[in-house]
Amino acid sequence: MKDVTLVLEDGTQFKGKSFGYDAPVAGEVVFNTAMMGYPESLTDPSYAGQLMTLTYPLVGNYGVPQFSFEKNGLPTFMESDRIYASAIIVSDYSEQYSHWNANESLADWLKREKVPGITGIDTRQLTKVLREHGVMMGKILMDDEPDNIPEADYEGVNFVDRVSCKDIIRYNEGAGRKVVLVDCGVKANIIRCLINRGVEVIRVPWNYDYTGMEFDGLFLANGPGDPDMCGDAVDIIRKQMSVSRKPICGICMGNQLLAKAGGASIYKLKYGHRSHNQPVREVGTNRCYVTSQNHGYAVDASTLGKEWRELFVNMNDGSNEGIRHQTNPWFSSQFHPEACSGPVDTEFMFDRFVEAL
Ligand SMILES: NC(=O)CC[C@H](N)C(=O)O
Repeated sequence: MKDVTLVLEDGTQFKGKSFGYDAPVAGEVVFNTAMMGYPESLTDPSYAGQLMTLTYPLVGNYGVPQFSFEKNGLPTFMESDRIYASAIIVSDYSEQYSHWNANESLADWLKREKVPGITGIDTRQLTKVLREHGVMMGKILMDDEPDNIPEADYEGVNFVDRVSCKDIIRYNEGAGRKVVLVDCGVKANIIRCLINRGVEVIRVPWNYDYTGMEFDGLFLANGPGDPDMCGDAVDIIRKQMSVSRKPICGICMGNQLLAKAGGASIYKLKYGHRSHNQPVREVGTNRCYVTSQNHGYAVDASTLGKEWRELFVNMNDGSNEGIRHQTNPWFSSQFHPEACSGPVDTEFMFDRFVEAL
């Protein structure tokens, strides 16, 4: 294991060891406080451009499942076709692994996909630094290659364009009601949740103009980076809302794009929400849900258009967790009702959408 140094934008340094692919890398350093789910998180396209820190100390002990694909092209156990996070930062990588579904070690997978992974980092201390300062850019440097300094940007980069599909992909063809799914970097479980409810899914690129297509409902997926980079998608949603009352549902980036189409603005959270236990209350009720989340930006609820209302709020910091239109069946969540990984308490969001079709 080679010696590495993690250097944050403010100069803070952490010494560690490389257990994945041996290469320097730069990106936005974020932290996730979930206790498991590294295969799903690493393959979640919303982590593109980010160095993912896990606060739970023991990582790797249940290995990695097989990277196989279903007949419809969706991965059986992962959330996309490859690792999208730029690196993983852990405290105590476990070389030993054991799980009924394990196929290889996390280290072997990272090496095969050429993704750095570092261990021996006090990830809880690192998280305290990020909570105090806010998320920062950072670099993982190989100590034996002092002149090999990687460069990367995060803000101002259109990551959605990099990860979205380039052509239309259809699932469950002929199933009946048709849902257009705007792929900003969609997690496979969103597609699985729709397919399981018996609808046909037409997955389109993030900037595709679907308004002339024949369909019954619109679904806006999750995706990486700054939603303000996705002006084309917002214009098309606005166009769709001006011609039809068809149901619209969004998740995470989808919540942000729907809010923008409704006139709201977005801001960057100090250190984001990335975990399996974000408490969310449904507005107008005392009902709370435990939710899975992965986002760095949020909707400024005070800027919502007059026809829009908050649907969910975060019980930790009061930030927006979803919106709804007052009269049309248009609603979205900032959290991930498809979970994967995380609690499945809010899967009813898919039921509400499919019932509205
Ligand atoms: N998972 C997502 O869709 C994330 C949305 C957006 N990239 C954010 O960080 O807020």
